This record gives sequence, structure tokens and C-alpha cells, in this order.
Amino acid sequence: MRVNHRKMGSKQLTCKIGPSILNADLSNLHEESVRLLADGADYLHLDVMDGHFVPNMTFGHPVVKCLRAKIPDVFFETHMMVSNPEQWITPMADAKVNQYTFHFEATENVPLVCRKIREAGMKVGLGIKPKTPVDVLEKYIDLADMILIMTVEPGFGGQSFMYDMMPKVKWLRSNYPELNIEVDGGVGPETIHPCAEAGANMIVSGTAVIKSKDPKQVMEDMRETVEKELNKCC
Ligand SMILES: O=C(CO)[C@@H](O)[C@H](O)COP(=O)(O)O
Ligand SMILES: [Fe+2]
Repeated sequence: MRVNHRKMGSKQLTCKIGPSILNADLSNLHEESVRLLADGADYLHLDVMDGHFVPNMTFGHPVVKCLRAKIPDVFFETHMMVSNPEQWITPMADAKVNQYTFHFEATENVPLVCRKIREAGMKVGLGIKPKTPVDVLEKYIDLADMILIMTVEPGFGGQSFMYDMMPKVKWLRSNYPELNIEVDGGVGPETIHPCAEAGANMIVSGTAVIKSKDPKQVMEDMRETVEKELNKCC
């Protein structure tokens, strides 16, 4: 299935805030997630790391499945920082994940992975690491529901936002007005402006939300900034 993101149709893009729980107290994953959702999160961005594609490990489908059992209705995106992303499609679909976001750099066969994700009933997210140029995505964009532009090297929360990734977001937004574009890494109240101006509408924020005394306010402020920009263009 192909989605034509180039045409300017009637689809109104909205801002979605998806906190990353990577730097939360993972022994309280359920409580932390419920708190973030009560504070206004639109979806949960679950960072899955395999210690191979990135030099860090987190959790996999068994944990996601347990969390899903306690939170049945919320949109779960798994950010798959794994080699061989094909391997975890079925288990993540079984865990009732809504969107499976994998990395361009992790596979030789992007179309095949996109197709298998869709066949398993999930939305397709396709991401690139900072050193990967955005134009490699051109022939795959219509196979995806969302493009992820990493604004740090994947692997760890709490890193500094890479401002020089914003031209990638701008290029995508100017060519694909209806595309969902996500930014991830070092995003918070201090760095949301360039993301919004460049055209990102899906905002992942870990440390800035989790470590804040007022996560609700942080998410509200980021949403307001993004919505202001989205409303400018239409
Ligand atoms: O995927 C990743 C890191 O690899 C992210 O989801 C970050 O973990 C977000 O955390 P902050 O950079 O906002 O602290
Ligand atoms: Fe992530």
C-alpha cells in the first residue's frame, strides 16, 4: 500500500506529543505512563534498543505486552533501535503496538519491512540517524505513515539537540505537506521552536518532560508552539 504524501489535500495535520519513557523510573513503567497520559500525552513513544544497532539496551515485546494489558486504548509507537527489524514485527503486533518505527540503516530491504509491518496490522514509521541524508528516504516515503528525523544519535536519552537536523525536516515538510514528521532527541521547551518552524508535528520528548516538575505545562507549551506553526500554513 502506498500513501501519497505529496499532494495537498484536505487532511489537517495535528500536533501529537509522545513522551519517551526511556529516562523514567522503569520499575514503575505503568504508573509513569498513566501519569504522562493524564498530563496530556497523545501517545507513548517506547524506545526499544537491542545493544547491537545502538550501544544500549532497554526492553522488548514482553514488557510492551504487559504495559498494553494495563493501558488498552492508547496509541503505542515502538521506536525500534534494533538490527534486523523484521524479526520483531509479529511479536510487537501481538503486543498490540499501533506503530512500528524502524531505522532505514538497519535493513537492506526497506520495502519488505514496510510491507510486513502493514500486513501485521500496524502503521509504518521510518527513521533516519543524524548522519543519514534525508533524500535516501524519497523512494520510500509513500510506503510509510510517518518519518522520524533523529535529532540525536540514537541510543541514549538526555543528549543535546542537533539543530543541524532541521533542514531535513524543512525539506520533508516543503515536499510532503501532509506527512507526519516526528523529531526525537533533546526536544523540549528550549528546542521546540526550531522543530515547529521546520514543520515537525509529532514531538517526542524524554528528559524535558520526565524530569520536569510540571510535565503537563511542558507538554502544553510544546503543543502550543507546534500548533501555532501548523495553523500558519493552512
Ligand atoms: O530514541 C531516543 C534515544 O535514542 C529518544 O526517544 C530519547 O530517549 C528521547 O529522550 P530525550 O533526548 O528527549 O531525553
Ligand atoms: Fe526514540
